[in-house]
Amino acid sequence: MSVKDMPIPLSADGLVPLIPGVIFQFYRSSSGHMKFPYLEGGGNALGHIDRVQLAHDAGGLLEPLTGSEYPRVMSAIERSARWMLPLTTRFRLPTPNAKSQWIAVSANPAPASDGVLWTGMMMDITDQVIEEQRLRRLCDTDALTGLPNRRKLMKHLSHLASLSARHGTPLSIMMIDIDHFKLINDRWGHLQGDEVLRQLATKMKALLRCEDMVARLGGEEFMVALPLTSLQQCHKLADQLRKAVSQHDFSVGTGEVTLSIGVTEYRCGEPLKNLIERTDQALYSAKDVGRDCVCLLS
Ligand SMILES: Nc1nc2c(ncn2[C@@H]2O[C@H](COP(=O)(O)OP(=O)(O)OP(=O)(O)O)[C@@H](O)[C@H]2O)c(=O)[nH]1
Repeated sequence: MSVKDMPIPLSADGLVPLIPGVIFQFYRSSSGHMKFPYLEGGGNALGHIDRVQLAHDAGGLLEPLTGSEYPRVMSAIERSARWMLPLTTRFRLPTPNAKSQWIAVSANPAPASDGVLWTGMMMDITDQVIEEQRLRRLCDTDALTGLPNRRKLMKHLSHLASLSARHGTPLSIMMIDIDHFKLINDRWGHLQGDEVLRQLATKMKALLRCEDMVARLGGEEFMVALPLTSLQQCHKLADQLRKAVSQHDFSVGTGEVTLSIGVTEYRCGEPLKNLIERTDQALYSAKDVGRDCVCLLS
């Protein structure tokens, strides 16, 4: 059918059921009661929600929100009402088939009798959110080992450092470098070198606690962020890790893969750049004193 042959709806009412989303009016009274006096449209958004019920009480849409979704949406509504600013948010809506649906909301508030009335639209953006999550995972992951990469580690470390500064809890880091990795590549080939990196990543994750983040910084260099861990504890753990690796056969012969490890503890308020530089120095000291050892910088 060509565009000119398509039936033209006579009014906006005819168009509404055809749009891939819902348009709505949402009302909140000064006592806090919420409802959708108008809610129409097509697409997947709110497909499983009883729209007739929503006309009397918005609970059918808001109450199923779980975790941090409910307070986040409620505070977006509150902010919009207080400052008469557009309401723009997204939320994850559980569905009966155990999958979640992501809904984007955009609405303009206006004062109404004894409350606020928003007029806007909601759309199902689940596919878009899944794609965003996939891209974020790709951006944060080292493709060879599947470990978090430098970017992800630095974000995480900055979060851990602020928690450590706020609560006065210890935070330590290890910088780990494989000794003479070039020789392993030269002797066994680059693909086997890759396999060593993969196996080492698995081994380190198995030996450390799940709250410790092991990341690949690049090449044969790794870093571990250990929250709630003092310098002495971290030193002990690093030495256990070093020993376990030196006694393991990574398919290139036992004792062929050894690690040099530098260890430091975060000083409250210190810029992360300093912390990394100090850990780097500790690692260089470990290389200097002969490799296959742990050096700490207090
Ligand atoms: N197989 C493999 N090798 C890599 C990868 N990234 C870096 N390398 C190699 O790692 C080697 C690192 O060599 P160097 O920086 O000289 O360090 P090293 O031989 O480990 O010596 P020290 O660190 O001084 O003990 C180089 O040969 C790089 O080509 C990778 O993804 N896979």
